[in-house]
Amino acid sequence: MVNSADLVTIGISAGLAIGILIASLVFCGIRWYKKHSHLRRCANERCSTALPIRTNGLDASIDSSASVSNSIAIPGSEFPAKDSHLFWWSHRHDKDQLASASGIPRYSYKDIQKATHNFTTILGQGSFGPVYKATMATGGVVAVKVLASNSKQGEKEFQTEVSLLGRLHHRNLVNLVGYCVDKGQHMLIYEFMSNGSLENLLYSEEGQGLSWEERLQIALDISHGIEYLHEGAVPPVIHRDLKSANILLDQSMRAKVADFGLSKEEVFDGRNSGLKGTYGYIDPAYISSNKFTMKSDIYSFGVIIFELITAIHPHQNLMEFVNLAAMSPDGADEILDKQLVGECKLEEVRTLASIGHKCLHKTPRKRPSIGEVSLAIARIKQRRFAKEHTMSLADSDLSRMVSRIENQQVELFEIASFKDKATE
Ligand SMILES: Nc1ncnc2c1ncn2[C@@H]1O[C@H](COP(=O)(O)OP(=O)(O)OP(=O)(O)O)[C@@H](O)[C@H]1O
Repeated sequence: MVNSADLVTIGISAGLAIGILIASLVFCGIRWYKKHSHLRRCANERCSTALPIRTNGLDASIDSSASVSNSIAIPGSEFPAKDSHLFWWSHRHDKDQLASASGIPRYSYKDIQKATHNFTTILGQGSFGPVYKATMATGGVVAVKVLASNSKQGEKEFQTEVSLLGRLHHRNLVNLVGYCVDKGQHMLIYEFMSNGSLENLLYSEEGQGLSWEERLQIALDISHGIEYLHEGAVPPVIHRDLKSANILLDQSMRAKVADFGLSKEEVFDGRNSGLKGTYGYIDPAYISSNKFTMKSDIYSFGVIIFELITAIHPHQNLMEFVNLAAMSPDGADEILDKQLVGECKLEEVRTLASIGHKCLHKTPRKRPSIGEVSLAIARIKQRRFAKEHTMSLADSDLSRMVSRIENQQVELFEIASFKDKATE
């Protein structure tokens, strides 16, 4: 028989068990609710920061949902591949680092100071300030552009570039992988381009001398980078300062366009003109109209095309050589870089030069669009491939014929020796 004391004990135990069960259900419910509402909030925030980027069928690696998926790929980058900057971001998250509105990770001054061995690894000096090579804690190698602290212009450009670059990624653009605003300093962190600038490769003593194939590929890479800016990005981006110093090359000698989103106050031309861009590359139509359009970028690209053909810097009267070349259909042969003489097909040089001349047309609207330029350069490569293919086909036909004749000769020889034996 169960006495009343036992009943009370059972009642209390059962009550306690039920109470514990209810409490844990309530606790789990609250946790579940909090977690889901946090995820919903994050998703909403991410949606609102992801701008639409039209890819136009271009070979762009941008993902408009990049900040959601954390999977932006920067092909050909020397930056750890799978992860890009967001890999760092996830690793630094616990350190209370902030991502900008565009999802670009932000680093502290201390991080950069360490990565650049206290700013001793200088790569060069640009008009915005020095650029340093940096090895980050994760092992990724990057280039850090420190904006001069006395530059008011730099501050504005900094804001422009961080928000713009967060949305622009392409294999032929030097991608922004981070930034730093700390201790009164502004820094932009880019993927590292180990082969330096096209200007350096074309004109400096240590430049190893680019082959024609490399130059053609570089021209195509640049045009694809600009094509993405002009025709892939929404809204379209005009570079405004295309020049060989702003074309950087990675470890595989693939070219990428740098410094887009940065603008300059004035050009050094002996007077304070208020024009933006770099002397030698500026569209003359822009100088007279003060209107900068995509066709002004096309003009600057035309100048770069002739730099690739001639290895003559625009500051060394390149345009005089270009005008000389324009006088006859084979005029480009006369201005060809000496290093390339006998090392390339003149027909290809002439075709590239004629594309360059079209880009330099004095009437902007008569210049081709960047899409047309890309197609025309790609065709030079396709034609060569088609020719090589037909030649190798012809070669294999010939070798098949030769081996057939050789076989027939062997057979005839055997018949003859058989006959000889029979008559003996
Ligand atoms: N991502 C990078 N990887 C490797 N080197 C770089 C990178 N960015 C810039 N550099 C190097 O740093 C130097 C300065 O570059 P920066 O872009 O600041 O100036 P610039 O383009 O030469 O001149 P300007 O600022 O007048 O356009 C150059 O020698 C350039 O090759």
